[in-house]
Amino acid sequence: MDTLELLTTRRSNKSLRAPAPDELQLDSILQAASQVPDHGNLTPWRFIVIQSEAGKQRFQAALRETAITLNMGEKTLAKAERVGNFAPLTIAVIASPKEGKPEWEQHMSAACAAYAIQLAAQAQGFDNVWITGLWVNSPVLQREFECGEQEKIIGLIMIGTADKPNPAEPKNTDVEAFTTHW
Ligand SMILES: Cc1cc2nc3c(=O)[nH]c(=O)nc-3n(C[C@H](O)[C@H](O)[C@H](O)COP(=O)(O)O)c2cc1C
Repeated sequence: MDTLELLTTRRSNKSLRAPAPDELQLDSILQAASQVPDHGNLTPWRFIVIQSEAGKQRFQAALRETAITLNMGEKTLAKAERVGNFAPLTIAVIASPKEGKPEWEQHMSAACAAYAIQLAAQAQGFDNVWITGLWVNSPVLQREFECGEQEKIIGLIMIGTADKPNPAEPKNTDVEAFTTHW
């Protein structure tokens, strides 16, 4: 798939299974994530790659603990189980602002990194979805990811092989609806 086709047809998919990207493919994904625009070269992001059995269990336990300790009820507990089993690979993207440039700019760089992860996964044939939900504000996940005060979990990028072909069509958005030409 050429680059423009990737950019103009990308869609998310929540129906994911193994296999996940292998080590080489994962390395390309993380390389792509680290090439995004970054004012001042501050590297204002960190990634937690969750792919080992132990890692997935730890992730699932943190989601479960979030639902239980915050008293979120049975429905959220069931959701925690689903999210924990969602994909064979999860990359948590943490915005990690440094001194030197406005925080909002650094958050946007981190968001670009998250999107680059999606694109690089898709380019290698892996479907994916960016989720946040209530999980990104979970003190339990923040503790497990060792987030500092300035840091913010901005996304859980779930990656795998499409379980079902993605039914979503390209959007063919009417770009003129939000574009002004000068
Ligand atoms: C910052 C951010 C957070 C998101 N959080 C969620 C989420 O928690 N749950 C969800 O179902 N979709 C979430 N989405 C939306 C999906 O990732 C996806 O973009 C959406 O379902 C539309 O599909 P598309 O990417 O194929 O257009 C989020 C997107 C962004 C950019």
